Amino acid sequence: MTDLFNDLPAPDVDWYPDWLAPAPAERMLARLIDEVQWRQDTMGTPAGRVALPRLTAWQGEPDAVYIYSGIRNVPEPWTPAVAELKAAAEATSGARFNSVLLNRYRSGADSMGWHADREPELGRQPVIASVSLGVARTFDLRHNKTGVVQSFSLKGGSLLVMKGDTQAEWRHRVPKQPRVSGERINLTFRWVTPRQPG
Ligand SMILES: O=C(O)CCC(=O)C(=O)O
Ligand SMILES: [Fe+2]
Repeated sequence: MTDLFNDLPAPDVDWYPDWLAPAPAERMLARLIDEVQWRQDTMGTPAGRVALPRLTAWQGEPDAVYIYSGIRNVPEPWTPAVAELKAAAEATSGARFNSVLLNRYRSGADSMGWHADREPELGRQPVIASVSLGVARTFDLRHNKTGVVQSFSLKGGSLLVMKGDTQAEWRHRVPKQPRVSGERINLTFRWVTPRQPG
């Protein structure tokens, strides 16, 4: 989207900084740490396989299969706290979700590099609801064509809904912040088009 008056590009997002009150957000963080089966995944690099700088989990409907780096990922079933957040994110965004990627940043040393969520199974203009719990971390969105960066402080209890051309026209990241010691969990709820068998 382009603003008529300053013609700086702006991402198509809805921002709810105080989506959850502090006490429920704290309880939700503790429940997720406890109930989710957190995994230490690796990624292939020219130098071999290296650990991702964060823990991850993938939950959703059994048919929400995600092909990632040639691997067919079947989600784990919804756990109770995640299912509650999914229902709340659907109510606020007006969209439906059949899967969620969970990322657990153990400290400011954990991070996620520049990327867009534009796998074919997400469709052309995906609605992605991003729920944050725990310490605030910087979230940068960078416009592909102009390099314009818009930064958010994704604090605990906030919801950022990305939609429209946000994935097509922007990349995003969670940079390392060495002075941050606390933990953060982020959930990105998505709709994955179920694959036809074969
Ligand atoms: O942790 C975040 O805020 C971003 C997570 C993200 O970009 C993703 O799961 O694709
Ligand atoms: Fe992402």
